[in-house]
Amino acid sequence: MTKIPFDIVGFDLDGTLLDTSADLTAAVNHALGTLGHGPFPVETIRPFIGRGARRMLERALAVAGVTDEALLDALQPIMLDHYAANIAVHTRPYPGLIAAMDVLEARGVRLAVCTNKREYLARPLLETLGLATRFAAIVGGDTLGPNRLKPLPDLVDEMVTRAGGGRAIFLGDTDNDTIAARAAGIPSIAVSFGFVACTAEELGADAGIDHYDELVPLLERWA
Ligand SMILES: O=C(O)COP(=O)(O)O
Ligand SMILES: [Mg+2]
Repeated sequence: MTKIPFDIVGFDLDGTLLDTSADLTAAVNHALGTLGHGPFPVETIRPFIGRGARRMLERALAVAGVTDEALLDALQPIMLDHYAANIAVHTRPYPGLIAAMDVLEARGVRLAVCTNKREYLARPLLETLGLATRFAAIVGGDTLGPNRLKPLPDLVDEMVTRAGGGRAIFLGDTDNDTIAARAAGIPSIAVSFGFVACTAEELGADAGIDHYDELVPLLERWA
């Protein structure tokens, strides 16, 4: 059996492990609805996901023609409360993910999550889908306090440490993920099925996959 040359395979959450776009869009629309705006289709909100919930809401508000910091502050908890209460209505793992996780685990690779989604939301979401216990570490946007989000390397470093250290690689769907991985000194793989329409090359990733079936063979080939 070909060896997988990594101790840890880390995953971004939104747009990488799980398609969260419909439930996040519903939460944004709930918040905008209190102002009489929207609802927006998922296609409008999807590219705004990945730089934290606040940034997603800010960009949605901008589309609605609203640029008001105080309003953004007021709407954020309304959006997050709605999201917390409806966190896995439509959210599902991407095709092939569970099978790929099964193989990696069987080969002794530790799995981990590093997301800009707040940990207090990421953890129950992964628990609801029965996945939380499969990760050696789950770190999120509130794990290290404010202003430590990807693309800074801090959360990726924390994920590697909490997952027990060793040689790691990180999968993500945005340049946020590839920049953070590079800054943390580890290689990255871009998934093409996530929330931005960019190639792996455009995202600055070391490689790309179009489906989780490609992950294990890619890791086996890794130099
Ligand atoms: O921005 C978010 O809330 C989540 O983003 P991520 O899981 O893609 O890091
Ligand atoms: Mg993402």
